[in-house]
Amino acid sequence: MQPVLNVEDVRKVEQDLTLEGVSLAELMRRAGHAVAQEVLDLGNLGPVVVLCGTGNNGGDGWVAAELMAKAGAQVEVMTPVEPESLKSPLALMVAQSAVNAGVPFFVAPSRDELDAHLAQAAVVVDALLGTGFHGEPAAPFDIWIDAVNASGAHVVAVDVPSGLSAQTGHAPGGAVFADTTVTMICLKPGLLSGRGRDVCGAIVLAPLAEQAERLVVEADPVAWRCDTADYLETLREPTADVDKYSRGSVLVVGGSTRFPGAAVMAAMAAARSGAGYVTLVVPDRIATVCRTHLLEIPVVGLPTNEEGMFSAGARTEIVKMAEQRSCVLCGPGMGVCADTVSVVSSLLECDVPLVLDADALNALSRMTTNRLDNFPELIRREAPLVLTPHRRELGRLVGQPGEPPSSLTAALEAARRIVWADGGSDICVVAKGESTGCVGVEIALLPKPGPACLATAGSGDVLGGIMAALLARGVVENDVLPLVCAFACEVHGFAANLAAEAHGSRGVMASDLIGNLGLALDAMEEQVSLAVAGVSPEEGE
Ligand SMILES: NC(=O)C1=CN([C@@H]2O[C@H](COP(=O)(O)OP(=O)(O)OC[C@H]3O[C@@H](n4cnc5c(N)ncnc54)[C@H](O)[C@@H]3O)[C@@H](O)[C@H]2O)[C@@H](O)CC1
Ligand SMILES: Nc1ncnc2c1ncn2[C@@H]1O[C@H](COP(=O)(O)OP(=O)(O)O)[C@@H](O)[C@H]1O
Ligand SMILES: [K+]
Repeated sequence: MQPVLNVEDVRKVEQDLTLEGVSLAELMRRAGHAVAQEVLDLGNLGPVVVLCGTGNNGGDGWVAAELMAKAGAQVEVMTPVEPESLKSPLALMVAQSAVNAGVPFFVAPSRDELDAHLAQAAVVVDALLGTGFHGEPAAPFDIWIDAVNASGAHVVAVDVPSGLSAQTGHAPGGAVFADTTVTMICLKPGLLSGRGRDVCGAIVLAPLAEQAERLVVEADPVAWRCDTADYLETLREPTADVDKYSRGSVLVVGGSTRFPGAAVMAAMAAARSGAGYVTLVVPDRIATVCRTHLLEIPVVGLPTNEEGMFSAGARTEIVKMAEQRSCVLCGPGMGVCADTVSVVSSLLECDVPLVLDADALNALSRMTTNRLDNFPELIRREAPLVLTPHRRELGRLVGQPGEPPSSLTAALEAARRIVWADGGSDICVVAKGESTGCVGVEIALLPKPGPACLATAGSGDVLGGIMAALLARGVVENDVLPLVCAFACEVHGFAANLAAEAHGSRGVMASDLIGNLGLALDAMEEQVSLAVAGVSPEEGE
């Protein structure tokens, strides 16, 4: 697992490092060295153009330029201001050192001049804006960013691609598209979320100091990015000594006359994810249509109200069935009305692992007038509880109905409000989005995000089914619950990649994921075993 720190905490680590005897100047030297090494490792270089901004990110660039020049590379620096007028004392010092060492530089080039230099470049080092960047890139950096992206050169970004917020992952004015980002000290959330997923390229971590790892952990990471090997704990010993019930029985509660398909897909996804016995319970008015789609899965129809959702009469029977299952998933396509709200509140009182998705979450919002974090007793229970809100659902749960969390870290914070209000229970909030955080009481995990084709109606229903099947396999302790949820997200993403191979990167529909879930599970398990054994997936082929 790799710790991810908020940018303000990275600054704190930087200060802590100075207290432990590693000066800022030394950190900058090492940062520049890491970047230079990355470029030199590309081998057989043509000209390298280093674009330096006016802050310490630019300072890293000047250091790298001097080191590369000393190693024999043909290097030149582009700077918006004369090196001697840099305001950051550190950047000033390293820029002067590079100039004294004879590194050629060009001040305030026009777009045409810049384009001409970049056209000759084999590699561009982007040291314009780092963690000190906020807002939109102002002139001339907006123009320089365009020029880099138009150049076709191989781009190595220093710490963060310029224009991208290392904190939020937003890049409202455009950002450099890097092939590689050499990031200092630790991962930052903006690199892993929002536009960061598109523009960072391969992320190379430069810890800069041997104390960094300890200090980063002490600085209380906002989340941890999962490595494949971490999922070892979620794997089950393969055994033939099973029956359909011991493989896990799942009850899916959902559907309405408006949305029968969501519940059908969730049930199929649970079955394809290894649950031995799945039952679907829906309002009786849609039971027949559900049965025509489900050969293996029994469909139980319960009384329907005038709105085409479960009526009050369904509640007792649902609870009776729930108590006999190893996991219950409630919400897909269910609709929200007084009757379905009462179904959700009764299921919360059942002593069975429970996944609440979609309209079950909207029911929770309704029960708590959008402030679930003020009603922790509602979700305090013995058995595990997983909530799988997308950002809008999450906003509705924590008092921001019209204003969903706008970044990964905002989503993690919202999820934490729920989890921490609850306190000690087995709870995990899976805050879904283009990057997803699985937030438990002790830890927030970031599974590797799936492809963008997951952004399609119904893909959340499929994820709900996977979650339920994995929880149904048996006891999941509090401390591994977020890991199991993260594993479910990666299986979901893996299945989406397989579906994209068959249907194209834009053609995937949620139902296409389902048939790939079994293969995705097998492949993920194999990758975990290989990673634990220290074999890369390519070597394993
Ligand atoms: N975190 C660390 O431990 C280390 C950080 N270092 C480097 O220092 C960087 C941070 O340095 P700084 O805090 O000086 O910040 P930056 O160099 O990232 O940016 C600050 C400069 O950019 C300008 N700026 C900010 N927003 C702008 C916008 N929208 N348009 C145009 N200009 C804008 C500011 O006026 C200032 O001149 C890191 O990204 C990293 O590259 C390394 O030198 C060494 C270690
Ligand atoms: N751009 C994206 N890249 C990767 N995964 C995404 C992206 N957008 C959404 N997802 C994932 O797709 C799923 C969508 O779930 P959800 O919004 O609940 O869909 P629905 O309600 O239509 O079923 C989530 O698992 C989410 O993390
Ligand atoms: K940069």
